[in-house]
Amino acid sequence: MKLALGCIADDYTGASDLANTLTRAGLRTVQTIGVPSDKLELPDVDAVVVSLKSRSIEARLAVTRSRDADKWLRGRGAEHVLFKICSTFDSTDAGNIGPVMDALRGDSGDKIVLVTPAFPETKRTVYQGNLFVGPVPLNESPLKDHPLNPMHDSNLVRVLARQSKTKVGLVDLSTVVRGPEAVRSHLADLAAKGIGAAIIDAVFDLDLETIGAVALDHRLSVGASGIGLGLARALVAAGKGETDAGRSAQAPVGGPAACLAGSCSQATLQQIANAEESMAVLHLDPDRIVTGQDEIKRALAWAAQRITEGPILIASSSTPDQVAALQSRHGRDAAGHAIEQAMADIAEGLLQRGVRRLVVAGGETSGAVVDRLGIPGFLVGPEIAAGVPVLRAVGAREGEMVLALKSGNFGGPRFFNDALDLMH
Ligand SMILES: Nc1ncnc2c1ncn2[C@@H]1O[C@H](COP(=O)(O)OP(=O)(O)O)[C@@H](O)[C@H]1O
Ligand SMILES: O=C(O)[C@@H](O)C(=O)COP(=O)(O)O
Repeated sequence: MKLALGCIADDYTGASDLANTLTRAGLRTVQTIGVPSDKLELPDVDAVVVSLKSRSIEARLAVTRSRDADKWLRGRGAEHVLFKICSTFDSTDAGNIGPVMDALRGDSGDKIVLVTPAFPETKRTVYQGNLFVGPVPLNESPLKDHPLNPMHDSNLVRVLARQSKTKVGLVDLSTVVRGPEAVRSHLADLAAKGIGAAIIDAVFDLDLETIGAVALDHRLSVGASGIGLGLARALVAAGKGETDAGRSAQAPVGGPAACLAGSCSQATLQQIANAEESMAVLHLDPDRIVTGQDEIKRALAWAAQRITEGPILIASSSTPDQVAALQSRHGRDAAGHAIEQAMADIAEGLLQRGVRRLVVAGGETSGAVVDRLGIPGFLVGPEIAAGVPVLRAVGAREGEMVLALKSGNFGGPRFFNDALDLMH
């Protein structure tokens, strides 16, 4: 197996979003959890997305893990590696996008790296280096209230420069629309000035096709699913990939279904409210979780009484005011970590009670759950919503299982029902 494309994703929902995009664009793709062990049997694929949980950890660790993944992918023939970050550029001034980019660029030998979180299908666009989420700049979007990575600056040239050791430049839309040669020549000018990374504007998929074609001249790029789409289209145009990528027949798994929500995004809060109309919903008490009281036992007892009757949803999600209040009582990291681990405990308990169809909302939450369940990888199934596919576990202890790992911000208002409708 010689990979046409290697990818390193900084969280698990982001990885499944990218795996979905690559599959739909025609690359046979598998998502692995961490660097796969030699024991994991991988099908014949064009792309591997190695999922890390490195978005909100110490920068030094994120760098080491990303470099290990890069080495593994290069060892399988990947000439180009995409470092997949969030389409809302989730990070802090300490990292981890800049430090990981710097390290991977050093290893790749590239003079300059293209960076764009644009993903027009989910309304993330970049203009003059500023990231827009729908109609508003990033710093006016709900991401300003993210529990772990609140985003207060929409100018990505500035944001990345604060995290990176290299100088950061801009390739603006007026250059992108003039096509690949114009972008190449602008990049050469930036590189000659010692600029090692360039935020590149993109508003439409066509812009990403230009970017993908140019990115393939290099060994590394950084971005969200949009640049993944551009890279995949360029690779397919060059004769890589299969026309039936993602169409493998899959037998139904059946059995009880459950949803877990740890995301506090506006989209997820709305989706939970809508789910209350059609399934049993338990709202966890975050304070009781963080102070170590028996909230997990209570949740599992509640679930056991209902799980054979139909799908259930268990949520820790709260509004921004409630999140801020909890964090001021217990600290941001301690609160986040305790709730993630509680979700993982609950997921484990649900599997012991027979659940084999599991939806998880929230990137960090999904990471904690998938790690606990010890699932080594996923094949990509049908798309539930932009950026969210049905995933079929490969090599799971429990055997056949389907999951959906939803980025907090993704999915329509009835996402939980939409997911379960496709998870048989
Ligand atoms: N009620 C709550 N108060 C504070 N933090 C919470 C609460 N519920 C969940 N969290 C934490 O908020 C973070 C949400 O991040 P994540 O799961 O990545 O969601 P998203 O995909 O929206 O970014 C996690 O660390 C989670 O444990
Ligand atoms: O690029 C995106 O927006 C997603 O793929 C993603 O990374 C989402 O992260 P979470 O919101 O933390 O799930």
